[in-house]
Amino acid sequence: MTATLIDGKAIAASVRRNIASQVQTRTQQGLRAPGLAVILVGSDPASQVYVGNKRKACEQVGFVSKSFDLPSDTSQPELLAQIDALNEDPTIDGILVQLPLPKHIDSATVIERIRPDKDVDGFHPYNVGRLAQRIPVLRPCTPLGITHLIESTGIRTQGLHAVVVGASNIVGRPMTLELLLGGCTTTTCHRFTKDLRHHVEQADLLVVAVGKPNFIPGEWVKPGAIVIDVGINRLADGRLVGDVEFDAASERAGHITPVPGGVGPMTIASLLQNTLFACEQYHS
Ligand SMILES: Nc1nc(=O)c2c([nH]1)NC[C@@H]1CN(c3ccc(C(=O)N[C@@H](CCC(=O)O)C(=O)O)cc3)C=[N+]21
Repeated sequence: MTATLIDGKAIAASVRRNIASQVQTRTQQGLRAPGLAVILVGSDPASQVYVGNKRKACEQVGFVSKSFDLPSDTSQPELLAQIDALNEDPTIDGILVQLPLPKHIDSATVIERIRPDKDVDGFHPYNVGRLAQRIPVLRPCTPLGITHLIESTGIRTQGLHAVVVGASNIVGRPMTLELLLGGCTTTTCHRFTKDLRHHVEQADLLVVAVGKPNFIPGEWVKPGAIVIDVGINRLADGRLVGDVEFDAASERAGHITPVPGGVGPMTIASLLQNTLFACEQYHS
């Protein structure tokens, strides 16, 4: 069996076209374009690339994007003051603080300072709580993007056994909440899980977000499963690989996401969707 590829790049491009046309409709009606503020503290090269991609995507769909590049020695009170100013700025619908933050800054405090109606990452406890209670509003971008990728296969998720490997606040946990919302029976695996292989082998739907190259052997994949690989790992030779052994997994899976070109581009598309949502539902 050879898996069908889930083309995240193409699906994300179609989401972006749809957003661009909605923005055009707004501006033709004399309404302002959605505004996103992206804050980067420090100069981690990977973060600079991601932030650059987010800013580019914003401009492509006609959003107003405001960039704040703060030095790595920015104090926590200074960062909070910047967030307060953006919370009050009526031209800003979304505030994104790129993670990870330098060690002297407490990310939970920073996330909680963003007004929930501008939290387009969906990380504020208010937004996570809304998702947990099945009344979602702004949803974490990577799990939201993955939900759209799964929908694109046309497979109904109700009753499937979904296994999420990784339990981070930004991917694993909210992913499990999305899958519960979709009617899956869910298992969340993490660093203390015993017999990971046993759980993975049960998965009709497998989402892996651990950040270790080729962490999941292809032979663990259940025949016909949907496999979503969130990992983006750069090898010594410069190649990008996911957390799943792609070639071997493709022999068994029914559908699989590639790396690159899978989950990553959808994460950015979801950020744009959330920003448009905040603009139209909260600030218009
Ligand atoms: N507050 C916050 N929100 C985030 O959403 C957030 C964050 N912090 N910190 C870092 C992670 C990472 N992330 C990615 C987004 C897009 C790609 C992406 O587009 N990847 C492409 C290209 C990969 C490459 O060439 O490096 C792909 O997979 O095809 C990857 C990773 C968002 N994150």
